[in-house]
Amino acid sequence: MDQILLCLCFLLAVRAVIVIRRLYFHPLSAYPGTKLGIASPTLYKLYRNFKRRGQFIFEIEQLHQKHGPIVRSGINDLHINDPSIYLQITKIGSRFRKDPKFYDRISFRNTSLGFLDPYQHRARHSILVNAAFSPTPKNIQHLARLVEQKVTKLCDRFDTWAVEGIPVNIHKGMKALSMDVISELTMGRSFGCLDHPTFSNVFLEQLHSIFQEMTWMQKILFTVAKVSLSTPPWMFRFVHPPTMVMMKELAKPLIRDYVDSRKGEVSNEQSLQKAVIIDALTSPSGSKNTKPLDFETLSEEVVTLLTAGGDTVSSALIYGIYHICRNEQVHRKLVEELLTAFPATDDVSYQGAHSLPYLNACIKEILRTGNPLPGRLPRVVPQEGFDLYGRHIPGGCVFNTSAYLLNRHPSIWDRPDDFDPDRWLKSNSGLLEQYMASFYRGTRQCLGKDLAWCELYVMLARLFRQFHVVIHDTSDADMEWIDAVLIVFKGKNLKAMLSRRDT
Ligand code: HEM
Repeated sequence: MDQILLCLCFLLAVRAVIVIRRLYFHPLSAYPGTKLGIASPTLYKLYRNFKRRGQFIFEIEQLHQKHGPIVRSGINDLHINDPSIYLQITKIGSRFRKDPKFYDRISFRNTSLGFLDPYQHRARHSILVNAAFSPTPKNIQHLARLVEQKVTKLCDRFDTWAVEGIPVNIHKGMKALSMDVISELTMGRSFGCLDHPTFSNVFLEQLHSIFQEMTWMQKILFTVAKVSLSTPPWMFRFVHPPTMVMMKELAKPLIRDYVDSRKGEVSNEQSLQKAVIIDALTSPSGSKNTKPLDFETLSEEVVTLLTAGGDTVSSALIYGIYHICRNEQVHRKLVEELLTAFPATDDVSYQGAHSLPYLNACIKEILRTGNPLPGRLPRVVPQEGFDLYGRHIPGGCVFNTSAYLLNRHPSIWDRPDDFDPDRWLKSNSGLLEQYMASFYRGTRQCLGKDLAWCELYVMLARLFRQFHVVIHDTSDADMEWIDAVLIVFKGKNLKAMLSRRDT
């Protein structure tokens, strides 16, 4: 008994020394922060995830309000809320890298999102840009045609409900739209969510449950997921169904079908130009520096693109439609602009929409305040360290920044919490753009930025041109969100009553 007691005392003493060292003798100990988070990150994570799911970002916000721009958010982590430091971390040539502790939990390592190594990342990035995400006018036109076709399909379905006077589930409509766009772009055929009676699809449902559960089970779940990679699909269904791995398994037969259907076709430069993303990733001529992807890695990249491209734009659209409708003046100005630019609904096009100043201002404000990826994106300080306000921070520490905070930083944004598109029509608006953190900046900025803009232009222009839109049975409380890496709205789905405009 005495020996057990002695052992316990010894363990407690060791633990106490570790905690004291972390709190008072660590290179970051000068910074104020979450004491429990630093003393015992595991306990703190459990508390956060069970009791305060998706609320960490708001706790960090409060810490910044109390202590200023730098707070300690973990043993080795600082959270930084200073736009000028954000510009330094993300500048071209920056040696800050993604933090594996975080990215290995939310992505597959050998993908555009998950790569840590800049050379591997550059090689994959250039294949994907050439295949589908290049910002050239020709490629944007190609994306626009796809988006216009899907938006027309969605609005035709909305029209049926408008005529019958039935409320429309805007939330589900937007999720279906972005998923059909990105699935068709990635795999050569869409999931058909827009044709489904309730705009659904097994993929969308999985995605939703993944992000519902992402926070509290994150660590365990991804460990299980990794182990499950070597187990047959039927088995990990029992271990834990809603994982990225599950998504990958769902995507595999579709990818396999597509790859098989292309077998025998000669892959040459010409066919590559027309091909979807899978073709580019499996083509031997995709890049000089890379081999065609094996089937597992291909599936992981496809799932990454489906996830990154499916949920983000739709959340921005849902948030945006709600806020435009809630703000009478904004709503009126936008509709006036659209009615002038497009005398008939069928005139709405990407080409016409992207040059409209007020629509542009609305989209920028949606992206600024709506932040589909609101939370921390951790980067590792390079080996040589970093000079933070005159204090040396050793290499290996982690800097976190969050779009939710940067996009509302009072030194840059006047009345930051207001939804005010007019701020983008003032003479200094060009200056503001560099501080927008919604798509991140630098070499690891969003790959699908132009596609996202395209969907936002065409969907908002078409919806508000074709219909009178009145929010139905949805409140501000429904639109509150939690940070589950992507945002998850807390309440009921956004609904609206739509009625046709006269012309
Ligand atoms: C409004 C819509 C969108 C927003 C706000 C958004 C935001 C972001 C942000 C903040 C990042 C950086 C993430 C990080 O550093 O960990 C990112 C990366 C990425 N996004 Fe988006 N995104 C959007 C739409 C899309 C779309 C439509 C796609 C299409 C496939 C996409 C694909 C990606 C990919 C592949 C990455 C990883 C890029 C890399 O690390 O090089 N995103 N996005």
